[in-house]
Amino acid sequence: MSIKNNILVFGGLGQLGSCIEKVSLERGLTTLLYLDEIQGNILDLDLLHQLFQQEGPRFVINCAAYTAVDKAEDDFELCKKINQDGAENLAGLCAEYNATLIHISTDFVFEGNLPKLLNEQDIANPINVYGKTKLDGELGIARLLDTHYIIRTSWLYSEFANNFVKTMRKLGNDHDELGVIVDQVGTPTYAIDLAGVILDIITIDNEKYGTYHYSNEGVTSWYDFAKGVFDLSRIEVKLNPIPESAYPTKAIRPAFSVMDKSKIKTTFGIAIPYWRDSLVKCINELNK
Ligand SMILES: NC(=O)C1=CN([C@@H]2O[C@H](COP(=O)(O)OP(=O)(O)OC[C@H]3O[C@@H](n4cnc5c(N)ncnc54)[C@H](OP(=O)(O)O)[C@@H]3O)[C@@H](O)[C@H]2O)C=CC1
Ligand SMILES: Cc1cn([C@H]2C[C@H](O)[C@@H](COP(=O)(O)OP(=O)(O)O[C@H]3O[C@@H](C)C(=O)[C@@H](O)[C@H]3O)O2)c(=O)[nH]c1=O
Repeated sequence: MSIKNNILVFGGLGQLGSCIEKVSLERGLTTLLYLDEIQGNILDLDLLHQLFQQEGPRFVINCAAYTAVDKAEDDFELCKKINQDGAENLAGLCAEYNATLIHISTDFVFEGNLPKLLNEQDIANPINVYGKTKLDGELGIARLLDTHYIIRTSWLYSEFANNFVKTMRKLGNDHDELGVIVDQVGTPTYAIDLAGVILDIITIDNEKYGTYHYSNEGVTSWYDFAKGVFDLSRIEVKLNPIPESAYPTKAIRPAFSVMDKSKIKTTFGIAIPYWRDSLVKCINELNK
């Protein structure tokens, strides 16, 4: 007889899934089941039915996503399948089996053309394929399931999987000079902090469903973020601030996507670390 897992984590081996596993272990939480793309393919409805029937989850955390922002521009169909259809599949299953869905979304649902803090009521208007499919996933969930939390976050990094911090440390070690964009502004988020908040929401379980913004505190540019990574990692590289026009990419990115976190702080009574304090923790982990 299998032990029932009351929390299913889809995309469980990705960056955020790995952070949830780390924080759960630290908190002594053991009833989570981490599913990879094969055991928990969110596009396979038969498999999902089997899983929900077998495990009877009380909560489902969806960390599964298509996250390659530039590649998505040439890969709309697959990106839409994973970010929209996959999210809708999980919402439908949660409705059928009375589970609560915690789904992760992104600051890239916003156009980000104004220097204004973005709150949950602001109109989303994505400017790239990734952001559009993530927004469509959110809308699908809201249509299919009342018992959902959608958490929009930004610029995730950690000691796990691929992310900007690890890319910068690698590039910094291989190059004498680098250019990083200074006119895209947002807030980095240590995925370990986000993992903690997801577990807090599950533990508090106050049924205040809906959409929430969560990132670390503060504001920075990709350039300043990279500068922080190099300083804290003691990597010597000549770092040049460049305009986005000097670093052409397939996908356009929001110029300003700093989110207002008042709602999540007051609803769940959480304190949010400043981005650079969390970066120090991550660099310490990476240096171990
Ligand atoms: N990374 C970031 O900077 C940000 C991420 N987010 C959101 O946070 C969430 C977590 O992101 P993060 O952990 O960084 O992303 P990762 O890319 O590290 O993890 C996503 C995981 O989803 C898996 N996956 C892909 N397709 C499927 C599928 N059909 N069924 C099941 N699993 C699948 C991937 O597997 P495989 O690798 O094998 O393909 C991967 O392990 C996502 O929703 C993302 O949109 C929001 C803001 C910023
Ligand atoms: C590698 C590199 C990137 N850049 C720029 C490009 C881009 O504008 C910015 C970040 O690049 P990345 O491709 O690492 O990050 P990107 O994949 O765009 O990050 C986004 O991912 C998705 C999943 C999200 O949801 C967003 O919140 C955000 O985190 O840095 C440079 O300027 N110089 C460089 O050498």
